[in-house]
Amino acid sequence: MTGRANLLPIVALVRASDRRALLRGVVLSLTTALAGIALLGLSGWFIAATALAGATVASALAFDVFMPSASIRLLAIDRTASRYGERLATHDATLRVLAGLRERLFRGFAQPDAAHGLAANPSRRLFRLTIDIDALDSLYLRVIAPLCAAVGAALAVALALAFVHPLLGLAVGGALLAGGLGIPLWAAKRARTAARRRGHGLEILRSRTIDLVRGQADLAVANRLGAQVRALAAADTRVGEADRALNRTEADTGFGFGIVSAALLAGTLLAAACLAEAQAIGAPIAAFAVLLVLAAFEPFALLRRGAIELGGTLQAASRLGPRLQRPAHQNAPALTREGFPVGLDNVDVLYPGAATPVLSRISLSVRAGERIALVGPSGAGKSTLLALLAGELAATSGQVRTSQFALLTQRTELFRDTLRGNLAVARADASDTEMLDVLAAAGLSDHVTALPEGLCTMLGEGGAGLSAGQARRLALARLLLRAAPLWLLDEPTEGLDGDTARDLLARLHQRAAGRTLVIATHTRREAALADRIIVLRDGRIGADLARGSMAFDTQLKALRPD
Ligand SMILES: Nc1ncnc2c1ncn2[C@@H]1O[C@H](COP(=O)(O)OP(=O)(O)OP(=O)(O)O)[C@@H](O)[C@H]1O
Repeated sequence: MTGRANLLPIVALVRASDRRALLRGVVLSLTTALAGIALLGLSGWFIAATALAGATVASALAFDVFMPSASIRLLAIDRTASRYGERLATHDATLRVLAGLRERLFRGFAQPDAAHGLAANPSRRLFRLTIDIDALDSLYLRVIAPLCAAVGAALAVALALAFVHPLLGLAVGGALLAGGLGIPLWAAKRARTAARRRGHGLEILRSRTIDLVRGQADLAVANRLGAQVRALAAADTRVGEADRALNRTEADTGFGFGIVSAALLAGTLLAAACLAEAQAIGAPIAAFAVLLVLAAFEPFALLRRGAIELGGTLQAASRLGPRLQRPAHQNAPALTREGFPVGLDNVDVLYPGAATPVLSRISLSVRAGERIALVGPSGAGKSTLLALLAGELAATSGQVRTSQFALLTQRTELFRDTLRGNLAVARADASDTEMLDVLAAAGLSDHVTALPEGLCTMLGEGGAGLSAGQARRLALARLLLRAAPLWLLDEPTEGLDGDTARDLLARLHQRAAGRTLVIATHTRREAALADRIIVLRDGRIGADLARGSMAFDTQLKALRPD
């Protein structure tokens, strides 16, 4: 899809948002431009007419000073008021469009495939998203609104001058549109590559900065700190070069506007002089025409920034446009069969870009209340299977059915928020009593009650301020807070010391009564909770072993001891 075609969904989004607000912004921009032009034209006429009227006492007495001077005052007030209103209206409309865009995009990222893509490369993708959304604010504010105002004002000036002389109106209108649109088009073309380079460079600069800050200890130990700083400086240089190229284009554009404006003024001056000499018009009208043209070119100059940024705007559109065209719900879950909260029928999963499926021909039914341990070597597809059941990943073929579930992943996300805020992620309306109850069940209440601020204690980014064991207990408390009949657990006690792990598992076991469990695990202590062990090998079900069988015990013994 081309940049321009990608712009269509963005333009559709702009049009679909509050149209009246958008129109109000355009009308106010046009009013500001027309008031400024009329103010200058009328002032020129007034000064010339007053000078001529002052030539004799009779004409001075007959000359009406009040009306034109009152009109000039009125136009000045109107211009100030409409400029103020225009700023409010256009920015308000832009913020509304961007809010709608953000919402659509974030909803899009909640789709399984998109969420996985984001998780695989979060900082780069999020920076790209921020840069792209920022780039799109230019579309209405610096392209659409000023373009409508400038073209509308040019047509109005051409019409006004056509009353002076039709040829003058036609020539000025043509020259205004050709020069006023030609220069921004030239600028947009020339700035396109640099604008794209700048966006790309910023993205790299920011993600390298994050890598440097996050990984400085490892980089220092590996003696790579200097290399990372140099890589960062190189990215900064590239952004600086792109900035310089854009500034040069902006300066050249300003120069171009100056030249065309001066030429237009000279041409109009000449035409007005000829018409005055032929006595087709008087000096006040000649002054009116010249100053009108001088002011009429100004609104086009406001397109300068929009034109320079157009490359970045089109690039943003080409990346965000296709996302906006996707249907909102691609993977609506299929209904589960009565008494079977999990059902997989002949399911295949292929990661984008992978040659072979990570899961193939998986069929599995789990009865309500049953506890399943998914085991198998690293890379066999256990986490992928859980992600599939959780709807985080779409099946390439086959059918997946899961009832309402709660998921405990290998690395539960904890947020820079209070303990209460972190628990409320599971259930927003949970009371403090319910939260303290699940914290007690997860073995964290002693720690929380010892904290001076209790549930109001702030955690740092990623749950900083808690030990690994405490963070895991908080994740378990969050799981317990959700009244889901199915629990999907991915190595729930991985990385914990034996005592903490056993304590956590005992608590989990106690609270899991009546629930269905699917646990991906490598350890004997976790698999010992299960009624059935499913062995995954190379993305296929290698064995399905029921408790009580010899094979079950053998498999359990083969797992990693505590
Ligand atoms: N987002 C992804 N994109 C591409 N390939 C992936 C992605 N996630 C996992 N894989 C690949 O899929 C295969 C299965 O990975 P998965 O994490 O499901 O294995 P696992 O059995 O849970 O491993 P472990 O026991 O180490 O957690 C691996 O070969 C892995 O490289």
